[in-house]
Amino acid sequence: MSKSEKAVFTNMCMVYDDNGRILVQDRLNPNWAGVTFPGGHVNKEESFSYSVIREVYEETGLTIKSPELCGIKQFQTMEDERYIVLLYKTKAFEGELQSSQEGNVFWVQRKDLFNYKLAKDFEKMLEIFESENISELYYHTEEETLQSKLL
Ligand SMILES: Nc1nc2c([nH]c(=O)n2[C@H]2C[C@H](O)[C@@H](COP(=O)(O)OP(=O)(O)OP(=O)(O)O)O2)c(=O)[nH]1
Repeated sequence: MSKSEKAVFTNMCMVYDDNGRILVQDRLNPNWAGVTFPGGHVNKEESFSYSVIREVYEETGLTIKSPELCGIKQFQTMEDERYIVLLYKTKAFEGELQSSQEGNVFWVQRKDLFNYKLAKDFEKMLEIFESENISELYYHTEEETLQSKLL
């Protein structure tokens, strides 16, 4: 059996501050709409750390520093590629908030997050960002139905 496989690499970042606020994006893409964390695709041969710094800058105008890798989300695409979302967080950033064409970005108090129409999986990714013991959101098919597990 082949030891290589096709994969798509992406990232997401929870930018937060000492005042209990979390930076979110209201995504316009109808395939995966709603309020979520900024992020996007890793470019060919780009470092993973640099890719998340670049994506956060492109989507929020903020330059983040020292993104900490907290875990991954993964599922299999319709084209049978392994879709990997590397999940980072940081509270070190500078610059002016600026939204992009991908969606409006704004700060929300942690306690108010659930008043928004959140994108699918938001809650599970939040759990990974906030937990010491959970580092993977894993999708798999069991008896022909898609199941997800936090590991
Ligand atoms: N398409 C899709 N994206 C997801 C899912 N779950 C999830 O965390 N993501 C994240 C990973 C990336 O941060 C982002 C990819 O979204 P996208 O395909 O619209 O790409 P994008 O425009 O944001 O990326 P880019 O072109 O700026 O690089 O969404 C999902 O189920 N489907």
